[in-house]
Amino acid sequence: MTRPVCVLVGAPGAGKTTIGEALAAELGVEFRDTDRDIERMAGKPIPEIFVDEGEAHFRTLERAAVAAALAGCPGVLAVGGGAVLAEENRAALVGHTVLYLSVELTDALKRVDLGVGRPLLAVNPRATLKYLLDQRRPLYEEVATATVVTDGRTPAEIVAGILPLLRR
Ligand SMILES: Nc1ncnc2c1ncn2[C@@H]1O[C@H](COP(=O)(O)OP(=O)(O)OP(=O)(O)O)[C@@H](O)[C@H]1O
Ligand SMILES: O=C(O)C1=C[C@@H](O)[C@@H](O)[C@H](O)C1
Ligand SMILES: [Mg+2]
Repeated sequence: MTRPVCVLVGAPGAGKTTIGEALAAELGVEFRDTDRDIERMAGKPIPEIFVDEGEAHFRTLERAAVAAALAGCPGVLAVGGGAVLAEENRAALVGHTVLYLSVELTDALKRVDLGVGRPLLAVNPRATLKYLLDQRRPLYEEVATATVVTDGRTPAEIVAGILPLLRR
């Protein structure tokens, strides 16, 4: 069993993929993203999984992907924005170094590009994103061992802020 150096959680647009890739490069370790694992497993992009099989099926694939990645990723792991909704995933994160990349509505909206490629944000991205942020903030805080504010900060600044958290 190989544990991740850290696990990144946060809402769509928080920068999990962007920061995860940059952080992994800085540390010289692999980067893994459960969204990509699911797409590989399913053989199609996430929006197509939502359309063809529905969100419940996606969440089933996601629980399997989170469990597999937590046991087999020696690097930086990003989990999907909605992974914390499942009690099973929250329980699986206990004991790991979990960084909550926090973002508020204004910056998140700028980053998600009107929801393109994000099935949950396809209709009315502003209202949906506000709902998701309000619903999930307590769940991200519950699983996190540290919170990293991303609003108004560049990816390089965020990575520089994370490095000391990992040296403890
Ligand atoms: N700190 C930042 N400042 C400005 N732009 C950013 C920042 N972090 C990420 N971005 C940009 O925001 C967009 C979304 O970032 P990213 O895909 O990394 O988010 P995510 O958390 O992985 O989202 P999802 O949950 O949908 O996978 C990308 O275009 C990225 O370049
Ligand atoms: O916020 C969410 O529920 C999601 C976020 C993405 O990372 C993907 O996991 C998928 O689009 C669902
Ligand atoms: Mg991502």
